[in-house]
Amino acid sequence: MTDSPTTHLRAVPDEDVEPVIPKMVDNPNLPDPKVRDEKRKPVLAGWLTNRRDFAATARHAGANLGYATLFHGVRIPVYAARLGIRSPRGACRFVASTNRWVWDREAAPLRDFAVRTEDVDEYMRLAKLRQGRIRLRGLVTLVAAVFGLGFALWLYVLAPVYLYAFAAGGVLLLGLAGQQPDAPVIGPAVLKTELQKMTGSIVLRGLDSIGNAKISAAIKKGGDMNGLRFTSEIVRDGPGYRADLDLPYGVTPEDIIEARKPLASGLRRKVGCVWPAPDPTEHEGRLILWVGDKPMNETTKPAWPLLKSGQVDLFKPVVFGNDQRMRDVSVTLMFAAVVVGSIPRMGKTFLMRLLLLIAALDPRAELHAFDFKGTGDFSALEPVCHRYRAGEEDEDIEYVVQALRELKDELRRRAKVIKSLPRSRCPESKVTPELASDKTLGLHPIVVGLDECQVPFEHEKYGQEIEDICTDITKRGPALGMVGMFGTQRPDAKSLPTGISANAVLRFALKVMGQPANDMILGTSMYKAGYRATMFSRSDRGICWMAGEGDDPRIVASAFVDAVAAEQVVARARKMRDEYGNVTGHAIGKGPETTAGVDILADVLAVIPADEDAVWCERIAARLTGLRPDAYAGWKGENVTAALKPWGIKPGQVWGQTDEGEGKNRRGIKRADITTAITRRDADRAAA
Ligand SMILES: Nc1ncnc2c1ncn2[C@@H]1O[C@H](COP(=O)(O)OP(=O)(O)OP(=O)(O)O)[C@@H](O)[C@H]1O
Repeated sequence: MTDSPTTHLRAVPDEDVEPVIPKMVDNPNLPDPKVRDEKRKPVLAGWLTNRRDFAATARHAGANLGYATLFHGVRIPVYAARLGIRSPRGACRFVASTNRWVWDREAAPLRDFAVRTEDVDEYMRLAKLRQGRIRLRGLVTLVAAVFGLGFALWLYVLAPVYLYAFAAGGVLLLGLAGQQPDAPVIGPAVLKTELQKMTGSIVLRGLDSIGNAKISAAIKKGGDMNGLRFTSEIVRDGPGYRADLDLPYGVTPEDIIEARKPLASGLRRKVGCVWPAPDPTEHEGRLILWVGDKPMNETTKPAWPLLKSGQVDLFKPVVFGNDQRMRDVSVTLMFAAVVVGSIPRMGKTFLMRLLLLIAALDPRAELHAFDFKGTGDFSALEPVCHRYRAGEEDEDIEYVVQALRELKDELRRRAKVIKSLPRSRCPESKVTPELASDKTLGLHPIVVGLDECQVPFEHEKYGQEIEDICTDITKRGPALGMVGMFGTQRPDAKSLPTGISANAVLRFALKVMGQPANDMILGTSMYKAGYRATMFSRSDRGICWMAGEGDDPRIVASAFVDAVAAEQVVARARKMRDEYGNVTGHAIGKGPETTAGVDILADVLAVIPADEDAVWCERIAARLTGLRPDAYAGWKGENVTAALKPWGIKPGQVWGQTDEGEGKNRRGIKRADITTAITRRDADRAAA
């Protein structure tokens, strides 16, 4: 009979197998690595050594002091009246306690005890002591009363005003003594809500509550707890607490980051306060848990350091925001293409404008700002823009296409210039700070910002061309000194073509609604890796995940610079540019090449004869069409308004007569405004 298959699979009898001799793996002679990592604790507390923290602490204390002074200052009459009312009770208390003191009442229980226990010796000793005390205290009281009375009489005779002042002071003091302990006359001006101090057990409670089996098991075991241990004591770090700990074997900081909400619940804090992060200088199991006193969006951000002063070198990192601990966070715009995305109203445009302001503060940089929302969010930048447009009408798109075509040619020219340079000047075939500063080469930084970039990308006629040029700017631009910035409130494949989303270097994700949008902005698998812009709440405006600067993405609260502040920064930037000699294009009233042949100001002036003070816009449009049908065919009144807007010319109500001879008020342009704009433009051009 043949063996059944199971026979072949039968287990080998034990006697056929060599017994397994356990090997010792821990060799007692294994040498020690002799590497010791020592970390010195700072001599002084962090806020004492950091200028900004020190200033913030001093400012906070000063502001509280000032407020308290004002608060109590206005209440002085009320306090005085209340203390006056309480002074009789205070006087009674004073007399009663002086009486107790003079007659040594505090030792009465001891004397009673000696009487009750019939301890004669002790009683005699206490009685003697009392006698001496009463004599001394009585004398002190008598002397004080006599001198007090004498002093009062002396004051009454020589300086009665002082007597009243002393009396008033005495009444107030008696009033203080007469206060009820639960109803003090002078209360605190600043009410402080005490936050719970972070302790080790609170941290462990928080970690235990995230539902990670390894962590919970480790905490249950106690002791060294499967590798779970605090590596240093919990300290104050900026406006919050910091705990450094090793997680149980196999658990990574990402596991904790994913569970921020339950962790916050376990710590009894708002989720915006709780920021777990890995420690890039340590192993993969090290967690830095930073717990802020307030959520990030409620913490007062330091002012943007470049708001009032300072110049930018786009090749170097520039501060643009703060992390959770309110430490500065910088961004390096050169050699990058930038993508900014979020749902509407989260601060995308503000962030793009901030980045454009940074570029404006480098006087070498050429700025192209296009706002397709059309609300003029970038209008503060007009005085420093080489190309600027706000709007999504066909004429706006045509302007942008023309500007982008110029950039396409510029990319080609730059590539040739770089190719022609010797290796010694251009070792890495890319623009260097020195090359950018050499005006003869024309390799200065060019920064192009397109807000709501989905609008031009989806344009029927020019969409593909715009996308191709923008993709080229994203891919080749960084090496050739061109920075493309693309902002969208609809981060999908159509709004943000793959050529751009895949090649962008710097990525800023404000709040988004789902994984696809998150990964479209931050990069593939970022959501899975724990970098989730979905975790932001709607009040986290201006807060984003930033990827591309440093090894790992980080959370940044971008500096808040509103339109008014932006105008001030731009005024400073314009001054720098005037000095450097870089005010070009839109800033001096020049548009892209297509409109170069058409001088709208000159043409409008040509159709308003000197004897007419003002003409209706619709009439100007009709006359322009007659003047140059090829350039102005189909123009209406609003085209005239839009074309003159960049020159600061606004239409006003103008009285005129219709063709039927009826008198009417309609929107029109004054001839004087045109002549003024031409004079200003010519002066600017001459200066440039
Ligand atoms: N860094 C910031 N810090 C605090 N608040 C900010 C910040 N940036 C923007 N905000 C607030 O968020 C609001 C919306 O900003 P913004 O207009 O930039 O949003 P958006 O995402 O561009 O919206 P939309 O997509 O509708 O254009 C602003 O009015 C401003 O008050």
